[in-house]
Amino acid sequence: MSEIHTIDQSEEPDLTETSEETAAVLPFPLRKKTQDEPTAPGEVKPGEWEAELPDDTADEDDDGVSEGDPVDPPREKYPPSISEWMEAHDKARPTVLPDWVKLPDQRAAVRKWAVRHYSTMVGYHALRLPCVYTPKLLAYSPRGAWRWSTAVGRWVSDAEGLPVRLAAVRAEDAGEYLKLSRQRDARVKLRSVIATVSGFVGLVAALTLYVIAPSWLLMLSVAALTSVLGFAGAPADRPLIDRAKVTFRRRKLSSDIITRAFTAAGLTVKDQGIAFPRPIGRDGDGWRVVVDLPYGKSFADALAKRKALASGIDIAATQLFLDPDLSSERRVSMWIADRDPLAVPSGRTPLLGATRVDFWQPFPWGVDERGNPVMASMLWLSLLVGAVPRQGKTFSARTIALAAALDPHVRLIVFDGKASPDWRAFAKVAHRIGFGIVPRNGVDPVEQLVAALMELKADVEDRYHRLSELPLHICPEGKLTPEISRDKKLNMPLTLVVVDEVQEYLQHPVHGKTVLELLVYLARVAPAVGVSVMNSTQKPDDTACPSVLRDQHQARFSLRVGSWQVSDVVLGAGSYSEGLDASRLLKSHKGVGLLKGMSDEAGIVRTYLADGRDADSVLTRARALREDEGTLSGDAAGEVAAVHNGDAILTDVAAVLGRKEDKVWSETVVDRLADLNPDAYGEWAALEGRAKADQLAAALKPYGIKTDQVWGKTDSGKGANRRGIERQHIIDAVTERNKKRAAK
Ligand SMILES: Nc1ncnc2c1ncn2[C@@H]1O[C@H](COP(=O)(O)OP(=O)(O)OP(=O)(O)O)[C@@H](O)[C@H]1O
Repeated sequence: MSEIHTIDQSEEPDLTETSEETAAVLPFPLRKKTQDEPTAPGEVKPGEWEAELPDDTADEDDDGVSEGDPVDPPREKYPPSISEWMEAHDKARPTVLPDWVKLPDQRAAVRKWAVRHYSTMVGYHALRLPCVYTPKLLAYSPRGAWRWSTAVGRWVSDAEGLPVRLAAVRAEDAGEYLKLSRQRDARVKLRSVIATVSGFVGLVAALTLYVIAPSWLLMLSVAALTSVLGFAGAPADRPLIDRAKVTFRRRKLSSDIITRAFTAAGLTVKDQGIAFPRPIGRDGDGWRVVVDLPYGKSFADALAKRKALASGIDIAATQLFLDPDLSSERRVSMWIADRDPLAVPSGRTPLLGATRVDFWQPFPWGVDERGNPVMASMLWLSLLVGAVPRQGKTFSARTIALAAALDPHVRLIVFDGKASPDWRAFAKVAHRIGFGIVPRNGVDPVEQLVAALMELKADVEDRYHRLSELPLHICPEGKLTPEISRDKKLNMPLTLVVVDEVQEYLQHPVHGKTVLELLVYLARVAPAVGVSVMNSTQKPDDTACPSVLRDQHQARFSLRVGSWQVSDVVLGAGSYSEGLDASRLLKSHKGVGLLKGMSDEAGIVRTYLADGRDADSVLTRARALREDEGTLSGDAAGEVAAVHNGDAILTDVAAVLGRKEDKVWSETVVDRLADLNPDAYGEWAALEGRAKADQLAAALKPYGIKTDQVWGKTDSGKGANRRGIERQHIIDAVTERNKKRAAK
């Protein structure tokens, strides 16, 4: 990341007073005006110092340069110093060895490319040898034999001399004809002898081979002869051997191609061109090109024309990566991949082979577009993961949680708003775990989440107090350390809170607000004491996942989203102008996303894959590890969290109210309660209409909730006024109760 230094005007040195030592620290060489120099009105007075700027145009008049003179001074006016001269020659000197020979990563890339290229070629031809080339050779060999024997016949009979002899006949030149005939007879005689002897030798060799040679030699000879005849008989327009159609295209890039692309994209004009501050060279599985745009054009302009540039280079847009260069706004660094690197799966997670992980250290999460490993760290931060469905949001978040699971000293709290099978196996290790938002078997998972987050909030506050009270030799900087976090007596383990599909909880009609407040608090305050929050959502918009929560996440990971605006919502405003746009990812880019805020560099991560079976095997190992270390706790250890049964009715009524139902008839609520928990509410549902309402009113009275007349529609569609409850009353009562619990 770059630091932008702003200069405080008030801190500028007072140049009018100083005349000696300060010159050494100023950015420009200073020169004192001599007394005899003419001083124009308003100019610096004699004795003052002025900065001699490198841009000579400021001193045009002084230097005698008049209007209309060329802007660039002629070279001979400013002879280069020896150091300039040497620097220019240093730049111009070609290197003895090309870069790819000297740099280990480029050497490795070339080696990889060569292996891939030649193994593909060999495989291609090896497959075609028996099923394409051999039948073709066999088919063409009779024609080859015919062509060969006619060629021999023409040679023996000196057929090439025939046109000349015929010309002598037509010219009735008897002398010439006799000379040519004699020459032909001599040739034919000699060639006939050679042909007969060769034929005889050939026949004897063939018979000898047939009689005494081992069968492999015979076969080899027949194959060789057939191949030769097959080649001779092959039609000239149809080559016998196909060219290997290698699936990847590797173009040699040249400055002409790049200039063409920039011109076609309208980023420069034909005569202006672009500058190449560095030679085009290989970089991993692609090309690195650095260009300087014409003055006035910026990186943002190039970014906006990315597709046009890709078209100009004649590659897919997914192969083109543009990075800004901090040295100049008009400098653009391009990486042009040989093929779409994001469609290449990064492979299975190395966690499968890991016996344990130290969550204090970065752990492998994936690779970037060039195949370099990307390490993740959840220390001191919260992470937001966003994407459209089925892009790998859960899998990528789960790989992080798996790393946490393999550190037996990390406490895991896992809630999945969708109740999918993806997180079930975490029950083996998770301190608190819950699935979905619908109560089952008398347990409301949303209540569970609220309870877990409250427990955590209390823990976080407690950690702040205790860390500041710990003796200096244990806690020298007032911060959590690996030793403190692993000390079971201190009970401050690193904690990872995972809330997948967080929007389901945030939109809960009753608990949504409480969940939001708790998550905002934890995402903002908890990372500093070792409690990291990882929320993922497929709906990052303000309604489903308000910005007050999103903004608390220091790190963001966006897999494919629908538009650059949504990408900015996940990654943070301004990400698009930095070149980060997750809407450019394709459907085929599963598990691939843009990561921002986890380290100084933002970029692409192709996350490693851990499917359900892999996750299960890692978690089985993680549980065994925790059992050995004695760190299994909470739900995974079978410790039942404090259950608040006293106000079950409040929880249950909250659970049966729909998201958009402001007022619901008491009878309807009782029927729904009976569906939710027939044992507890079955008898209420059996009561007649008015009695049902009375029963509910009596049950809710201790919480200050009254039932009122509520307008609604019966099943037949008619309007009616009956007793009912307002959702807001229930929300207020639940919030009040939660506050009391938290205070306790
Ligand atoms: N790193 C990866 N490499 C290859 N394929 C992956 C990777 N991550 C996920 N996938 C594939 O993408 C599919 C969808 O992944 P996942 O369930 O994580 O998506 P999701 O965004 O959470 O979807 P939903 O929102 O429906 O839960 C997986 O079944 C898997 O086949």
